[in-house]
Amino acid sequence: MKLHTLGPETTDSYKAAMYLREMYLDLEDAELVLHDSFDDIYRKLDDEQGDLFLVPVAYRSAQSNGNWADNNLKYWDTLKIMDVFKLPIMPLVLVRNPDGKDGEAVLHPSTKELIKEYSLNQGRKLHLEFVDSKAEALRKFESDKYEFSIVTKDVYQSNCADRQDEVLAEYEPNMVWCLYRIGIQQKAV
Ligand SMILES: O=C(O)C(=O)C[C@]1(C(=O)O)C=C[C@@H](O)C=C1
Repeated sequence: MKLHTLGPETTDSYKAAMYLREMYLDLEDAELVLHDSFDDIYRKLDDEQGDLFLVPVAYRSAQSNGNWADNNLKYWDTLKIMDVFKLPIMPLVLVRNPDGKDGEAVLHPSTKELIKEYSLNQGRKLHLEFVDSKAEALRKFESDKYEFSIVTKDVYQSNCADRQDEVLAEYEPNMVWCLYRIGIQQKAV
């Protein structure tokens, strides 16, 4: 059986999938399929019938207005909720590169409220560029074209030890995760 979620292996989604495999003995042998975006999984539901799909309720698309709440209704007859559970995401950090392009921020759309809070407190107007995962946000931030990003603390520390960024804030949110079984779409009459 396949279990679809967001990759690469540094994402919270990957970590949540590993947690699930430990929790459910019958998922131990599930084949994990990591996608570049959740949008990719939603787009290919027809090809994924019978498989499992793990997504955080915080999901928001970087490519459209898609989000977990809307998609849960939109795909009501295809996506069957098998389980919901809580599992904290890995601590996040808001980082600032003083040499980056003034006011440019690259981040996952699920974390936008955190940077909005910072920009309001600082009275600064920022330009937000959204990407499909925090892993991608870090890759782009490392190019030095951005002043801000919100990334996973551990991944940042192991990849960016020799950078001169400022760490402006740290966050430790909890998260609700939703496990779906992908069913056969009933055609509306
Ligand atoms: O980027 C990741 O690491 C993810 O697993 C995605 C995701 C999300 O889609 O909401 C998961 C939890 C966090 O809220 C931010 C990003």
